[in-house]
Amino acid sequence: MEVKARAPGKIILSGEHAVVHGSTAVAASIDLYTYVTLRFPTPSDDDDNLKLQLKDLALEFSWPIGRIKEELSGLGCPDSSIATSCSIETAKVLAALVEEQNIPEAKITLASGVSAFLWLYTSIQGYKPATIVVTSELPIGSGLGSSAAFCVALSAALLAFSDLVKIDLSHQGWLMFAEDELDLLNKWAFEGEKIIHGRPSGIDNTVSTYGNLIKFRSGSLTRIKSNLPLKMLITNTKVGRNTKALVAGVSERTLRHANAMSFVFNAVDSISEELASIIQSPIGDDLSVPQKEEKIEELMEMNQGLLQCMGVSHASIETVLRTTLKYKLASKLTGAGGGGCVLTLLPNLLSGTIADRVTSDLQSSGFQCFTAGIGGNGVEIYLGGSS
Ligand SMILES: Nc1ncnc2c1ncn2[C@@H]1O[C@H](COP(=O)(O)OP(=O)(O)O)[C@@H](O)[C@H]1O
Ligand SMILES: C[C@@](O)(CCOP(=O)(O)O)CC(=O)O
Ligand SMILES: [Mg+2]
Repeated sequence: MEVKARAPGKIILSGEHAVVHGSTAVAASIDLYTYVTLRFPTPSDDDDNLKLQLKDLALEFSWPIGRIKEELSGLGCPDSSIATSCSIETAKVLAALVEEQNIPEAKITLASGVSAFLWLYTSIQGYKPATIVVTSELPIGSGLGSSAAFCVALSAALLAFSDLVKIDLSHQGWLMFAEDELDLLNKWAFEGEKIIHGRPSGIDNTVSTYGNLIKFRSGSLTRIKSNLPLKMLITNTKVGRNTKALVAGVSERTLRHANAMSFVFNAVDSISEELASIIQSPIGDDLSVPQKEEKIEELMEMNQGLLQCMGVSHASIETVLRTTLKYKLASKLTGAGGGGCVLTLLPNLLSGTIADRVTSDLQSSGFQCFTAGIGGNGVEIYLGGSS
């Protein structure tokens, strides 16, 4: 018995960080995925372990399932039909189970991801031995939502083999969940994100679950339809950072300067609302595509300025901004900042030569550039065989 799930990463067009404090943000899925395969052993395998293989990272973790049960079963019995938060007590037990696996120091940030895995697995599947294999096209810790894609793909694979979802076993190819199933899956993925991020807004798991383009505020989403073909250059500064620490830093600044920061968050809210309305405005209205793009560029620059106010820019991000400005192109960071990825709008009429020149200029500074399809499907599963 085997199921494979894939969940997309995301870009945030406007509103990261401020969305944690109640402002509106706009995000889109991208066609780079995290894949999770779940397989239960057959009796002849004679395997009583829960195994997690992180293929890209060449890491494998394994626990005798009886040991996990021994440690966790005294702490309550989670109900997979209701996404439940991991208690502080349980988090400590999970952290100890992860610590035993001796993750190499250089990869220690993965520990929170492995804890999230243990929480989601035991909450949804209980104490069954299984092998879970993870691969990803997303750079980890770069602002493209790898943590959320991991939690969403994992929740999808786990729920696919539960009584909570109905799956058409005769279906060929990638398969979507029903709307109410997606709602439960998204809630579970959010619980995983909480273990990794500390205080996530929920935007990343939501866009990875439902796909497309969304406007998100205080936990609720509005699907939006873009009438503007958006092309973004994504530049990975390759400067590593950790979302949890950056989100905590913004919260600390908010405690120190509550009044000033509330104006910053309100300004971001207005920027996101305006951005969403431009993207959705009908083709052939008062503004031409280039005029709309100019407005979007200005909003991106304003949002970037406010992200600097929040203290989440970085010297490498500033280098990308200066480089793209030489070509009159606007950029902003995406995700938590502090390094990671930067978005640059590539206007529809931009010549291929300029796009090539800005790309090679960025690459000569050691950055990695790529484009990705924006606004595709959210999480999907594939049953049986390879895909
Ligand atoms: N494929 C994966 N396997 C295991 N853990 C992962 C994977 N992808 C992400 N994670 C977890 O998410 C963390 C990175 O999340 P985060 O700092 O939010 O950055 P981002 O979501 O922008 O990539 C990793 O340190 C790890 O704990
Ligand atoms: C900074 C934030 O707005 C987005 C974080 O995205 P990422 O983990 O850097 O991909 C946090 C959140 O909304 O939960
Ligand atoms: Mg993340």
